Amino acid sequence: MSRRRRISPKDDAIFYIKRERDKLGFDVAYINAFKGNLAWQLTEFIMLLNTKYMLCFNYAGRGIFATAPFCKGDFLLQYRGDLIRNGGKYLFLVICYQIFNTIITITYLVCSVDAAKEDNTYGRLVNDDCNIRFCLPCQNTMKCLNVDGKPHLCLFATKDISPGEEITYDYGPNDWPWRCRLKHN
Ligand SMILES: C[S@@+](CC[C@H](N)C(=O)[O-])C[C@H]1O[C@@H](n2cnc3c(N)ncnc32)[C@H](O)[C@@H]1O
Repeated sequence: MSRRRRISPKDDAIFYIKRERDKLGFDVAYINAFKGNLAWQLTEFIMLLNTKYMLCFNYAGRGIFATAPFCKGDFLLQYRGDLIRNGGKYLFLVICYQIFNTIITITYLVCSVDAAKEDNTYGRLVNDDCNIRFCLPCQNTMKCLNVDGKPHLCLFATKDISPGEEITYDYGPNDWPWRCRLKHN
């Protein structure tokens, strides 16, 4: 039986957080230009100017795919990056749930994880789940784990995943430009 079967998904996540590496069972692949072409970035740029975000021209239409089976509840990947307080792209606002333990946790309460750097980690390349547009259940869920007083964003499976499936999660309720395009097609 594999190691991930013997320990809880949370402990599995902590194992990889502490070793600062991705677990096996994933691969990156180019999908299509829609998931990151220049024209699309320009559309985003106009939108993001309004929201005072910075633009990064480093999208390449990639996505993350399972190369092994995963079970509902399994820890999948960490959205790794720098903890910052100002806006940026490839950025995930941390809502830290475990706020009651330590002062250190509270100082991290309102911050973001900035994954702008191309660092060969997979969590930062996971695309938005468009299923919500079609009222289908979302594939995975991002949770904040507090490890050694710091927040860590970890993706957990909300259903069984087969090899070959794209790993996605719901980016949140914003009207992301690619969702508008799907809605109007
Ligand atoms: C965190 S990156 C995901 C990885 C990105 N696809 C890449 O190749 O670098 C987020 C960006 O990917 C694109 N993206 C994410 N989900 C998408 C989707 N469902 N449809 C189209 N583009 C998507 C958008 O350009 C978004 O700003």
